[in-house]
Amino acid sequence: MKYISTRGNYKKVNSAEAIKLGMVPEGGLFVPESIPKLNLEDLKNISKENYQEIAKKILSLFLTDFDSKEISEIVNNSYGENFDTKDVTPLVKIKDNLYILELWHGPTAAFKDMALQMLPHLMLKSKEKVGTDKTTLILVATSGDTGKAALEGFKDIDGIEIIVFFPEEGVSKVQELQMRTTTGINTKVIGINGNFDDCQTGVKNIFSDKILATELAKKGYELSSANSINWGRLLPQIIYYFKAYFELVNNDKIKIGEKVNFSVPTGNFGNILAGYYAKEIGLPVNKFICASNKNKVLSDFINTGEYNKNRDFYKTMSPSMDILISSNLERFLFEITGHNSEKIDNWYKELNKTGKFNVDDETKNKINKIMVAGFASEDETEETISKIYSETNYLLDTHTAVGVKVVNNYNLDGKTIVDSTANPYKFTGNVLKALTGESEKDEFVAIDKLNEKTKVEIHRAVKGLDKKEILHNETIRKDEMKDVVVKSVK
Ligand SMILES: N[C@@H](CCOP(=O)(O)O)C(=O)O
Repeated sequence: MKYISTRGNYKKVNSAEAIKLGMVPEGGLFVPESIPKLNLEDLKNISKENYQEIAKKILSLFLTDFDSKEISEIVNNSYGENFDTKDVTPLVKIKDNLYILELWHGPTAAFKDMALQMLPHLMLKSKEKVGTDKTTLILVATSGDTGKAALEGFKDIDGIEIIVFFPEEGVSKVQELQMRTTTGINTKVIGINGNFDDCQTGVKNIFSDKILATELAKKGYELSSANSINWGRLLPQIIYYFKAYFELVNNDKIKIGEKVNFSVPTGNFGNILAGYYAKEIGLPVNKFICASNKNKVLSDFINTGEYNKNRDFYKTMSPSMDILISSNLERFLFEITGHNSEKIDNWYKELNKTGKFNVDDETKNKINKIMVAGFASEDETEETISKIYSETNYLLDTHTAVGVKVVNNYNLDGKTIVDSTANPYKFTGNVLKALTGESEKDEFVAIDKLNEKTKVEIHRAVKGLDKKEILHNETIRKDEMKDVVVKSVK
């Protein structure tokens, strides 16, 4: 399996090279040249397997330059005691035809662990295969969840250093503390006076700075990414779509082959794209529901065909989705247009120039065949948390609530699985307010109050966080990001 650039501007590479590079140095993203297929018989054969075995099967389809022993080692090192349940991603029924896929049982309480507990292993093996002797400097832009998950995954790993940039005022208190208290001799966490898009654009500009790359190379460094622009971040996210589906089959909720829907709270478009790849491999999916918060650039795009980032940027109670430039949409459009890199190149040039682009009717119709989209306002998100708790006793976080709310806009055939992207204790103040109407200023008092009210166990990632030492307290302007990178290499 070879990987190609969405913009048609780079040579074909194997998966190890794509993962090591993170993104196409000339701009654009790596995608598999073709999507491997599994038929119903293949699905039946793996449906009874555990998470790890399903993971090995999916990885082996895409990492053809890795042998089965290497893949086994990577998977076994990624999903074990670091998850607090043997199921890895439990599926919980909350209503007739409505299921919650809990993706936050890893060390940092967000779905990002599903990939970032694996990416370090993939990265080390990829470096070995490509044969580089350089130190990898991983740059991460985060709106809250990726940052901590990447830090936790890469901390103290030999030959790798990591810098995380986050919007100083744009993440929850818990997310900020999770990052700022990270240990590890190779970690750096920097707050930016700006929003997530500033962080992500800054990182992408650094990646495409050829002069900087040469300077870094002289000092023995090369850059890579732990965001979902890296194929090694997306691939592990395909696995849980299969696992969730098989869970329904194995519990006699559906027959194998029956189609289900997935509702995905969406920001950078990586999670829903992983679902799309699962469908293309052969998972029986009826529709994906792309669920936005008040920053509804994606749901507007899917409904109108116009992507327009020229709009107000809102800080919401679901900060991980506060994004107006969604990186992985580019990969999706590349797939939907049948790998038309010319179209992609033009649309993204247009986006750079004017902040917007329009897709043609054929592309829009193709998107709408597999995807519907809607958004939840702040009030609707709160109401959903409160309603679901009072009706079912299930506690949603502010992102998952967006996914649940948007399901109700549609009357889709079949069962619907909502990706639960984070544990509610990462956003306690808002969750508590949704349940009780009380605005508790102190997040850690709020955590105790929520626990007292609901008896829902506090996630281990959050317990005692307020007692940990702050180890990273630097804040910079967005135009200083490159300086941080230059200074960080000795
Ligand atoms: N929601 C993300 C933003 C970055 O997304 P990624 O999937 O590209 O890493 C976050 O929590 O940081």
